[in-house]
Amino acid sequence: MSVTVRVPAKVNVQLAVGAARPDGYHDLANVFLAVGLHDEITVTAAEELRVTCAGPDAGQVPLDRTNLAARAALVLAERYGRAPDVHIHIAKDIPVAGGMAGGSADGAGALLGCDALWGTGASRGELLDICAELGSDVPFSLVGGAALGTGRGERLTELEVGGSFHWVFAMAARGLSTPAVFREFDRLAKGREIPGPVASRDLLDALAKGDVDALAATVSNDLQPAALSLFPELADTLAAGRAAGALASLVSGSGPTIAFLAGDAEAAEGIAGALRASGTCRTVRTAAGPVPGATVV
Ligand SMILES: C[C@](O)(CO)[C@H](O)COP(=O)(O)OP(=O)(O)OC[C@H]1O[C@@H](n2ccc(N)nc2=O)[C@H](O)[C@@H]1O
Ligand SMILES: Nc1ncnc2c1ncn2[C@@H]1O[C@H](COP(=O)(O)OP(=O)(O)OP(=O)(O)O)[C@@H](O)[C@H]1O
Repeated sequence: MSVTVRVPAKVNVQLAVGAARPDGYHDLANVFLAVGLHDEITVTAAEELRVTCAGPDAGQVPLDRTNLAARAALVLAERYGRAPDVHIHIAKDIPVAGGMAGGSADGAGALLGCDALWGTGASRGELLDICAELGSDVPFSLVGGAALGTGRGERLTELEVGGSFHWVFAMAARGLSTPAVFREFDRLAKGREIPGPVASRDLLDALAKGDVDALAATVSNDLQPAALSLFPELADTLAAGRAAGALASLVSGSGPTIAFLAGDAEAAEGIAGALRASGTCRTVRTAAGPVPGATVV
């Protein structure tokens, strides 16, 4: 028997970052939006735990027990006192190390898939606790839609969204390590007072109304200067998207994927075409959001 789970990527429409905490994490006001780029995770009963991956970026995905999908199976099996003997196949469409929570999506998908395959009867709250243990972005991959993440980003408040937003994503030729970007944030912040992170009221209103111009005026990412400092060529991609008529442009999460907000689906295709022609990125994709979180298909 197999279970397949579809899990979306995310873009952070606001990422407000506080000072480094004693545990090394940073408090965040993290406004997540799930967008229509998906990984599909299929779990099948097997002789032993095994991970396979297919897709353009598959070569960069670890297939050992460090894979977040494998870790999800191991944590759930441990909790329910059973063997984690499952074959996890990841059909990967979310860019790897792109700041779009690809690994987190696989963790949430494998967790939901194994839970269904094994019939553990775990509550939604229990699954969310395991997600938070796996990584700060993993609970959102399970929940999807739009949500405000506080704490290190794992404590979620779901948000109402009054419409669909159209995005263009420009993927870079290499990845960025999330811890390295947070470290660069700390280095750039040295000697400065870092205020506590707060979600923007105007941005939450823009989401609730489905007002794309108001959203464009309020998106922000405190990690952007750090990502640009480690990857200066991203400035060319940002400029190319702006020149092509994007309403807003920002680094997605810890980068290096750049997210461009478009007025509608047609405008998104136009911006995507101009970005492809610009030669400033590896691949370009369009996607709309919000979309649902991890779903058994
Ligand atoms: C940049 C974002 O993607 C925005 O959504 C997330 O904050 C990162 O979430 P993630 O990849 O699930 O990150 P985790 O696996 O929890 O943490 C990886 C590393 O990122 C840094 N990290 C992450 C989250 C956070 N609130 N503060 C941090 O400083 C820490 O160095 C941590 O060791
Ligand atoms: N299932 C997985 N898919 C992709 N990468 C994984 C997976 N499990 C572990 N990894 C490791 O995690 C690293 C980060 O990959 P990922 O694609 O999750 O980055 P990301 O999208 O930038 O994450 P985030 O946006 O949550 O910070 C990879 O370089 C890889 O070594």
